Amino acid sequence: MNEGTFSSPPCFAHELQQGPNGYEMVDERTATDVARWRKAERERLIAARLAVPMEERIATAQKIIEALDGLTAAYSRPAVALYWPFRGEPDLRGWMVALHGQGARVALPVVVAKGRPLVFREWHPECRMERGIWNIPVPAEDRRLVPDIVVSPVVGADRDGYRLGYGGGYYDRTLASLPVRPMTVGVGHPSAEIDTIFPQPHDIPFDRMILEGRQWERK
Ligand SMILES: Nc1nc2c(c(=O)[nH]1)N(C=O)[C@@H](CNc1ccc(C(=O)N[C@@H](CCC(=O)O)C(=O)O)cc1)CN2
Ligand SMILES: Nc1ncnc2c1ncn2[C@@H]1O[C@H](COP(=O)(O)OP(=O)(O)OP(=O)(O)O)[C@@H](O)[C@H]1O
Repeated sequence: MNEGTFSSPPCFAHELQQGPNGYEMVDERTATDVARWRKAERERLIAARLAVPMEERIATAQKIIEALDGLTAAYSRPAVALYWPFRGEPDLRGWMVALHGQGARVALPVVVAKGRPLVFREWHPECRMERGIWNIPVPAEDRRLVPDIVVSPVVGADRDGYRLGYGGGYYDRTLASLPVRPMTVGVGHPSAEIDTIFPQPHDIPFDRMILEGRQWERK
């Protein structure tokens, strides 16, 4: 046998990753560059959001609520996953109460383990809460539901519907694991709009983004 030659072509299977569109090539260096860029971009975007005065944040949340009202009106008693706001995310808790009052089921995301999909625990206005990951309050009782609509806070959002979050990959993993894809809505301050998140095979685009008055559907 010739030294330095191989009996078969080199195998690139290690560079393949299964994503929502099947197997795709992943270049390790590009993946590392994107991860680094995202880390810096998250820090920049979160700092920009925290610098927004409280009155402006309240006005933003109000506009988001108006848009969400329009979307949920098409559903009869939907199961809606929302979130308990922190780090300058739009506060939609007043709307959660109103939605519950209209007969919708409301749920909050819970991290059960790192690297696992989120679960959604049913929430109601008087429900007992406990502290979850990052001390974010979650319903104490583990009554799970499968959402028809997922409303998720964005750190960044691009015009193709891709969402940048806190870097845990939780929403992508969760959407990939659900048997039926819910309607997905990203919400945030207008400062969250970016040109691209440099989508990777695991990134799942959202159906709609609502950044205050600025709204778009996935292209
Ligand atoms: N209000 C609210 N609740 C939410 C979310 C959210 O975005 N907003 N989540 C949406 O997902 C989940 C929590 N998300 C998390 C995302 C990342 C990490 C985390 O540990 N991040 C690492 C950095 C990861 C990395 O860069 O590799 C860290 O900070 O050390 C924790 C929780 C569930 N609850
Ligand atoms: N379906 C998946 N299966 C396995 N790993 C995944 C999946 N989705 C995301 N990840 C991993 O999670 C990590 C973080 O992903 P990403 O940068 O997209 O997070 P994010 O969307 O900003 O976070 P979050 O959804 O928690 O707010 C990446 O290393 C990615 O490989």
